[in-house]
Amino acid sequence: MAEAGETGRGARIAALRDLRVLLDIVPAAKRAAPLLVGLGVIASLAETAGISLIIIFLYAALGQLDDPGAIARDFGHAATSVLQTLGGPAQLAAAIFGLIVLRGIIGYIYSRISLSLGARISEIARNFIHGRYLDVSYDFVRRHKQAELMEILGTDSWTVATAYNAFTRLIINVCAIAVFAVVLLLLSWKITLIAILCAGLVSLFLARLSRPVTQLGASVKAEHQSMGGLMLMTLQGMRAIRAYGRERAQHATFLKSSASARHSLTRMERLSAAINPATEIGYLAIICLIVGGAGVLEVDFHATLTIVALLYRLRPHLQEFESNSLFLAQSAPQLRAVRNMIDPEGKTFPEPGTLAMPDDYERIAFRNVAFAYDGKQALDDVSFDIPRGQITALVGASGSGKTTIVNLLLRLYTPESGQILIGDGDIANIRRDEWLQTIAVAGQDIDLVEGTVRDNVLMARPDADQAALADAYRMSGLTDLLAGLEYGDKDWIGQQGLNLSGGERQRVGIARAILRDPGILILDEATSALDTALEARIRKVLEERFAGRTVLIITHRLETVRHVDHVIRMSEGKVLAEGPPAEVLAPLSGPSLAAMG
Ligand SMILES: Nc1ncnc2c1ncn2[C@@H]1O[C@H](COP(=O)(O)OP(=O)(O)OP(=O)(O)O)[C@@H](O)[C@H]1O
Repeated sequence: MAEAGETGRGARIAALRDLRVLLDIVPAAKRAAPLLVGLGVIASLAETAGISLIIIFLYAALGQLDDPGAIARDFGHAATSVLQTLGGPAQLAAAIFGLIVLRGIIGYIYSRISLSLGARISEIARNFIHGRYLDVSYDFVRRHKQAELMEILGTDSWTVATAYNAFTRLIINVCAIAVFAVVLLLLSWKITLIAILCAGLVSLFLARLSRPVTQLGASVKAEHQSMGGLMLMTLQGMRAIRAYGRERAQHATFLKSSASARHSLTRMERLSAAINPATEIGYLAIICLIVGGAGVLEVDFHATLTIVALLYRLRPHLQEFESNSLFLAQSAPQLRAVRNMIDPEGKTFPEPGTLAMPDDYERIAFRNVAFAYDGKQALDDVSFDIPRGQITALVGASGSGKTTIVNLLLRLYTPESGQILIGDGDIANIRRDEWLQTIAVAGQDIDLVEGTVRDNVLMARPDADQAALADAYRMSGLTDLLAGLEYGDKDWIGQQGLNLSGGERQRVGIARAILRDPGILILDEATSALDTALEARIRKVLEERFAGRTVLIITHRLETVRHVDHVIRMSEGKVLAEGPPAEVLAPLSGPSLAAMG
C-alpha cells in the first residue's frame, strides 16, 4: 500500500513507479505506450489546427483578415497565408471538416487499442497473480487473509489496466496542453505567461484539495477487504453461524462494515466530485482574468477573443489532466498490493528438486527435524523411521505434531533444521512432481473442492478411465451412495462437500487417494467418522490393495494400531518411543489413544 501520510504527489510518483514495474509482465503494453501517446498527440494537433482554422474562418467571414495587423501580428500573417494556400472559405470549411473527421478517427483507433490493451493487461495481471498463489510457498498463502488474496486477484488486478489508461491519457493531456501553449504564445506571450502562472496556482490549489485522496484510497481498500472477509465468513461459516444463532450478530457486523465502506467511499467520491467543478471554476477565473488583463496589457480585442476561444478548448484537457492525476493517486494502494504480490522478493518457492525418485530405499527417515509455525514450535528434534513396504502408525495426543509431519512429507513446508531422507538423499532434492506422484493422503480435514464427487476424485488422476474410477468408488465404499444420488458421481456436493455427511466426505477422500495408486499412502484419521463395521471393511480392502506398499496411519484408535508393523508415539512435538506395537503400546491401555501423550 502507499505509505500512510504519503502526499498526493508522492502517491502519484509511487503509482507510476509501481505501474512501470507491473508493465514488465505485459511487454505489449509497454511497446504500445509510445504509439498511444503519438496518436493522442496527433489528435491534439488536429484539434488545435481545427480550432485555429475555425478562428481564421470567423475572421475571414467578418472581413478582418484584410488587415492582418488588426489581430495578433504573427497569427494574422499565418492566418492570411493559410487562407491563401487553401484558396478560399469553402476550402477552409472543408479543411476544418477534414480535421474534425481525422480527430474522430484517431480517437476511435486510440480507444480500440487502449481498450484491448486494458483488457489484456487485466487478464495478464490476474493470471499472473493466480499463478503466483499456486507457485509460492504454501506458508506464504497461509499467512495472508483469504479476503486480502481475493481482493488483489478479483479487484486490484483490474486497476492496473485503468491506471495504465490514466497514465497514457496523462501524457496526451500534457502534449495537448503544450501544443495549445505554443499557439497561445504565438498570439501573445504576455497573456500566455499570465495564463501559465494562473494555471500553476490553480493546479497547486487542486493538489492541496486532493491531498487526502490517497489516505482515503487506502481506507477504501482496507474497508473493502474487511467486508470481503466478512462475506467469506458468512458463506464459509454458515453452519456455525446458524447453529449458534449468530445470524443477527453477524449481520450487524456486516452492516457496520458495509456502512464504514460506504462512508470512506463517499468521502473519497465527494472529494473527487469537488475536483471537477473546482477545476472548471479555476480555469474560468483565468479566462475572466485574461479578458480583464488584456485591456491593461493593451492586447487587442481580436487576439484576446482568439486566446479566450483557445483557452476554453484547452479547459477539458486541463480538467482531464487533473482527474487522471487524481486517479493515479487514488489507485496507488491497489497498484502497490498487486506489485507486492507479483514481486518474487520476500517470498519463498517450493524446491522443484532435480533427482529422480529412488527405487531402492528401505525407509523414509526423519533425522533431527525441527519445525515451527510463526515461531511456535511444532516439532522439536524429531527422529524416526517409516519402513518401506510396511504399515506404520503415528500416534500421540492432539497437538503433538502428527499432521505437521504429514505436511512436511507433502512438502507443503520445509523443515527448519534436520532432514527427511529417502535412501541417502533428502526428499527436498527429489523432483517435486515425481515425489508427489508417489505419495497420496486422505485426511480428517478432507480437502474437498466445490464441485462433484467425480471432480474431487479425478483430482488425483485426471486421465483415469471409468473402470479405475468405479474401482476406487467400490474400495472406498462409495458405490451404493453414488447409486442413490440423482446424478451419481456427477452430483453437486456443495462447498467443501458439505452436501455429504462427514463419513461420506471421508470416503470421497479415500477414493481420491486410491485412484492415485501411490507407493506411499497416508491416512490421517481418514476413517474417524466411519462406523466400526465400515471402517473395518475399508481397512481390509486397503490392506489387500496396498500390501507391500508403505502406509502411514495416523489414528487415536487402539484397535487400529495393534495390528500395524511399526508404531511411532509422539508428545508435544517430540518422539517418545518407536518400535513394534507390543513394545511401544505396552505402557498404555484403553480403547482410545487420545490421551496417550
Ligand atoms: N497452521 C498453523 N499455524 C500455527 N500453528 C499451527 C498450525 N498448524 C498446527 N499448529 C500448531 O502446531 C502444533 C502441532 O499441530 P499438529 O496439527 O501437527 O498436531 P496433531 O498432532 O496433528 O493434532 P491433532 O491430533 O489434533 O490433529 C500444535 O500446537 C498446533 O497448534
